[in-house]
Amino acid sequence: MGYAAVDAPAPDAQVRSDLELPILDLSRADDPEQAAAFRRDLLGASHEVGFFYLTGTGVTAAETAELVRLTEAFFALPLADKVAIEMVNSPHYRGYTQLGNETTRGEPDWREQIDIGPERPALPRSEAEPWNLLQGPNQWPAALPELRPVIEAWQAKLEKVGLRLLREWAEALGQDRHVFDPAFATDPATLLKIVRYPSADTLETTSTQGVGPHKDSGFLTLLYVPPGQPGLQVDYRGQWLEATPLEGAFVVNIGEMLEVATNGLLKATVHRVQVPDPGRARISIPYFYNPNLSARVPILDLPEELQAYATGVTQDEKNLLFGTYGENALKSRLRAHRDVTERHHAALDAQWSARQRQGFASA
Ligand SMILES: O=C(O)CCC(=O)C(=O)O
Ligand SMILES: [Fe+2]
Repeated sequence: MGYAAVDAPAPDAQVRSDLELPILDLSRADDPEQAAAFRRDLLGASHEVGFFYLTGTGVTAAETAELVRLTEAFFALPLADKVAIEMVNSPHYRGYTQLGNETTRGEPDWREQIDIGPERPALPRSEAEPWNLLQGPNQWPAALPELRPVIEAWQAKLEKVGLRLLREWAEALGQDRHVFDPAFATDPATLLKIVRYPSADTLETTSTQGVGPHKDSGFLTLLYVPPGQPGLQVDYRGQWLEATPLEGAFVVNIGEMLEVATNGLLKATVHRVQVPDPGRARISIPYFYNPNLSARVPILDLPEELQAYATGVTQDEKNLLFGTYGENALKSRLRAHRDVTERHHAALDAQWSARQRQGFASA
């Protein structure tokens, strides 16, 4: 969900499909004989590329197929049913975004989507904690009532997978297994999107930007994409690596909070999605496992043998990383959804821009 304006591979960077992301099987963590090896593999994969495939999550093919079916059904609705829940109506950045209405690095993203968080009432507005505005009710499509229970079940399942993975990471990093738990214990600000990228021949643009190069702003992302729908590319040493979807697997990537927590040992990797080829619209379902809005990231005291790899957080002046999750998320939301920001949060946006210009980071 973070749409950070970041340095990315050069415009003419090579796209490689000959290298594959590592595949990790989470069920190995349940087997006392294999758990330590799993954690070593996890650390290796997340330090080297910052992206990997995850199998063995317990999410079934039937659950996935049902969510994919409903996602397709939502996007097939008449535009009027979709814009009835447009995000611009929500000060909490929830609801439907039309094609081209989200921006990354100031350019439109050629995708449509719904943003859905945990269903909670709006928080009182606070000057000290302006990110409270990110909590509030969702907008559900009246024309597709079956969507809500299926999404809520998906969120509940992936929340468990996210926590499990964070605990394995904690242990792999020589920490107490539960070091990250407090940040997620009350009201984690998770976010789910259902997304559709129309194919190039249906767009009135020659842009290839499905979503522009960015990092995700939370701890980790669990992304489902149906097999046969390429387009996601991952920055690997200045080239773009194709993250081709794999049957039965999630694509997992590291967000900015894990980069901050590990002083850069784990890197939030830049990625983008290309507009699909003619005739091949693509859908995707990213789930962002984010902590409580007011949680401060615990900065880990890493064991000596890992410290050498913890080379510092990337503080790009166009994309500062903040140590309070809500602040880091608000930065991304203000920037990516300009229509919502201008309608509901113009004053905050002006303050924010001044602050960003001064390069002031609380991280
Ligand atoms: O659609 C995808 O494959 C990835 C989307 C993404 O990176 C995001 O929404 O943050
Ligand atoms: Fe992303």
